[in-house]
This record gives sequence, structure tokens and C-alpha cells, in this order.
Amino acid sequence: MNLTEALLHALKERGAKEVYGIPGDFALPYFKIIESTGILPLVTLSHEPAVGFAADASARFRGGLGVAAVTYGAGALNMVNAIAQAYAEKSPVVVISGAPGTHEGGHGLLLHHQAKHLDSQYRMYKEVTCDQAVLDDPATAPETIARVLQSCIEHSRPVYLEIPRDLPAAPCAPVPAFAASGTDADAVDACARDVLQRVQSAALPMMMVGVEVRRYGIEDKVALLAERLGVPVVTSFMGRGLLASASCLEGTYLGMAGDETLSEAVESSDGLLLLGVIMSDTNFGVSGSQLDRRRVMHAEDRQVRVGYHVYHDIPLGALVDRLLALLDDGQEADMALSGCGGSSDDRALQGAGLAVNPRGFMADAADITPTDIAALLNDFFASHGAMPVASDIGDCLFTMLSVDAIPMVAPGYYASMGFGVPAGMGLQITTKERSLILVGDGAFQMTGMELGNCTRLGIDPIVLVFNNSSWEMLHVFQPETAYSNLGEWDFAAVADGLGGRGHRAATRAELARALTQAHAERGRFQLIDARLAPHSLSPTLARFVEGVRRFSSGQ
Ligand SMILES: Cc1ncc(Cc2c([C@H](C)O)sc(CCOP(=O)(O)OP(=O)(O)O)c2C)c(N)n1
Ligand SMILES: [Mg+2]
Repeated sequence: MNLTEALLHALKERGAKEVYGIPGDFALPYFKIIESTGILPLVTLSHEPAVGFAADASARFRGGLGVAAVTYGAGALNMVNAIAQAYAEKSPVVVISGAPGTHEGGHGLLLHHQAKHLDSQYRMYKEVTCDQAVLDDPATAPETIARVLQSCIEHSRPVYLEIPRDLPAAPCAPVPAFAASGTDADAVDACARDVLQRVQSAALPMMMVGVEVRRYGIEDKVALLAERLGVPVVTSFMGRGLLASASCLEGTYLGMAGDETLSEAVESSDGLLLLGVIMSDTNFGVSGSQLDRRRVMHAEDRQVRVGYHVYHDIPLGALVDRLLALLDDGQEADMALSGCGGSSDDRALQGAGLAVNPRGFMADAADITPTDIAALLNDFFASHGAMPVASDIGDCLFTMLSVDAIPMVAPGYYASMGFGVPAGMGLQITTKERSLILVGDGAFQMTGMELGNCTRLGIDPIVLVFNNSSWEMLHVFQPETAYSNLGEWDFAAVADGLGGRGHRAATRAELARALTQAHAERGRFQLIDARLAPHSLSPTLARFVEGVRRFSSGQ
């Protein structure tokens, strides 16, 4: 076995399904082994940001490792933003980069693709990964790879591996099997009892679930815990879609941009249990009031903050398991309040945040608004079933908050544009199910050309472009400027040129017809260019903008 094969087998054993990548001369030796061995399928794309976005989306959706393979310098540095997003949003992506050979740096010449120093790239990736290594010694490579991949899995963050180009075929022992880090059972038990006691003694306990619940594959256990605790549950903005079937689910917390009753219940709770929630401005930025730390229990990043106490090295899964075990032991049995409504005071919450999403799309000659698209998608999913969904940022993502909870990936916190199209392509590749991509016209201009790879890759996603000819999210905050106007782009014609089928829709009737036709045709990607009414916003974005304005003016 050689070093590259050892790495590929280790990735596959740990759940990776494919390698996304773009080679270069520093990467040719290891790419050749990826292709010739077929241990993992190689999926090449056209621009490295897309490689990072596709690997990230595959990892998030499956709850397993994503793999992004690039060349040194121009390739790897082109992908830094996508990996920064994966880091911020806790997506377990393994970055593999080619590099100059172990003896190439000593001739006193600057090497092509070199930025400042030969290790500048390594240092830049240290800022957006949780572990890193240069595999420059085949003797230690197996243990090093095992350590780095363990960090990726246990911290659910990207990692970085660099392979000098003279070593990919070097003989190498297999990588040791994954062995989870041990946890201190007593510490987990003490933490769980502390949390239970606080939840039980609260008059208005609530639970909020976030992205780590999906990253660590414990959604079912958390849904069971919510049922057993009998407390109302909300998702964070980024956690949208979690616990979709749990009877305790009340909706998505959006602060001043969301349902007032639900926001008030979260912000006034005297026992708020946050499981796997990233404490970011997009999750809490437009909160009506700052959360009272004394009344919050926050489990994230292998730490649990209970008031001002901190329990260290407590994996989220271990905490949830212990909480369930304590409840099974009959302890705190009385804390399982009747039903999911918690105390009688919470009954007002019953479904408050589950605002009925728009349905009954009207296929007439009226202009198209984001709310119309939400209604059309709710009708469509109700009759055809859910599809894997990838959304870019922009109003398409806010519109998704009015679509019934379905499995989706979107960069709700780091919010890099360009994610949607490559992410949706990655979803179909990794799930083998046709995906739906929601993307604004501005974001489509960044990575939409990747669709030209669909025919070669054998995928046929449906792409819905929210075409308002504008960077509208910026325009709503700064209406007095003109630079957000993007002018007229004919995205349907672009689709035809890239091997797909373009559909142009300027009315609701044309939109309904386009979606029906797109769904009916398989074997080529479909692009629906939905021409939106000028400056039309989704209700959620409108409330978000109003919330930010009130928040920043101190109202
Ligand atoms: C890579 C990248 N560049 C710039 C931005 C800033 C930015 C936004 C965020 C706030 O930072 S929202 C936005 C406009 C998005 O336009 P479009 O995709 O057409 O969507 P919509 O018209 O629905 O707004 C930009 C440029 C970004 N988020 N990501
Ligand atoms: Mg736009």
C-alpha cells in the first residue's frame, strides 16, 4: 500500500463518499492514484471555491466527512473562503493539497505557486482548520492521518493535509482504525444532573437545537429527549429543518424577525437549554433582549456552559445519552411535564412559531414574489415529496423559512455567496437523489457556470434562480445607492448553452409551468429563471431588515 491509498482507505472507512477536486502539477501524482485505484470516486469541478462548497455540502448533508483535493498555491488558496465557511459552520471537510517535493525548497529558487514562504499556505490553513499536518514521512503518516481525521470527526471542523509531490506513491502502512476519544463518565454525569435540575426547576423551560445536532448524527436522540423532557423546542436559524417531525417543535427562533410569541418565550425562558447551537449574530443578532447567561445551559464545541459554570470535554452525544439515561432511571421523572407544552403557561406556545406556511399557489398572470415561490414549493413537496435542497444566501434563504421543514443545507451564518449551485451538485452526487438548488441572481453569477459539468457528472438538479436583477439584500439596507442593480441577465439562455434546459418565467402561471416541465425531464439540469417583481422581499427578510433597523437604532 502507498501513502495515498492509505489515506483514501482511511477516509472511506470514516464515511467519505467521494473526493471533489481540481489538480495541478504539485498534485498530479496523488490525483493519478485517486483515479487509478477508484477507492473513492473523483469528482472534478471547474473552480476551487466550488470544490470546497461541494465537499462541505456533502459532509453536512450526510453527517460524514467531505473531501476537497487541490494543488498547491493557486488551487488551495482559491478555496480558503469555502473552508473558512466550513470551519465557521462546523462542517467536517478534509482538505488535501499537493505541495513541492521534500527536496525542492533547498535550491534557493522561489517556486511557482509560492506566495510568501513555502509554508505560507500551511499557516493560512491553520486559521480555518482544527488540525493540520504535512505528510512528509511515510513512517509516521498512518498515525498522523489517524490523529487529524479524528480531530475532523470529533470537532466537526475542517482539517488540512499536505502531501509533498515526491511521496504519494511511497510505501506506507495502513492507517489505524478510528477510535473515539475517551470521556470522563463522572464529568458527563455531573453535567447532565446539573442540566436536568435546572430544567426541572425552571417555570418556563425551553430547548433550542442547532447544527451540531445534525453534524453528530443525534437528531433522533435529541427528538426523544425533547419528548421525554416535555419542554417546547425551537430550532436556531441555522438549525432550520431539525426535528421536523417532533411533536414538541414550535418553530424557528428568529428574534425580532420571527414570531413574537415564540421569540418572547425563548428570550424570557428561565431554563433555556441550547443543544449544538452556534452563538452567532445570525442566530441571536436581532434578539429583542440579551439572553440572561444565568438561565442558559449551552452545549456546543465539546463544552457545556451551565450559567457561569463550564464543563469541559463533554461531547454533545455523551450529554444527550446521559440525560436520557437519567430519565430512563426514573430520576426527575416528575420533570417530564404533561405533554409537550411544558407548564400551562407555555400552552400559548402550542404551535405559535409553526406559522402556517403559504400554500395554494395561484397560477395566474400576476408578477412572481418570494412568497409565491414558497407557496409553489410547499404545494410541490406536498405532492411530489421532499428533495435534497441546497440554498445560497440572499432572499432565497429567507424564503425557505416559509417552506415546510425539509432536509436542506445553507450557509446561514458565515453566509458566503456561491455556495448554492456547487452544494446542490454535491448533494445529488453524494445522495444519488435529484436535488433542488435555490440561488439569487448575484450568487448565480459567482458559481453558476459549474452547471456545465452536470452532463459529464451524470446529474440533473433543478435550479431555481430568484432573479431580481439586484443584490437585493444590500439594496434594502442602502436603497439610496444604485450599484446593487445588476441589470438584465438571460440565465435561461445560459442554461441551454451549458447543456441544461432553461425556462424563463415572468408570471406565476409561467413559473408553475416551468416547474412542472423541469420536474418531468430527467437527464439534464433544469434552470428556472424566475423574474421577480422589482424589490419584492420575502416576509422574513422584510422583518429581519426591520429588526436590524430597530436593533441598531436601540429601539
Ligand atoms: C462571496 C460573497 N461576496 C459578497 C457578499 C456580500 C453580500 C451579502 C451578505 C449580506 O453579506 S448579500 C449580497 C447580495 C446577494 O445578491 P443575490 O444573490 O442576487 O441575492 P438577493 O438579491 O436575494 O439579495 C452580497 C453581495 C457575500 N455574502 N458573499
Ligand atoms: Mg438578487
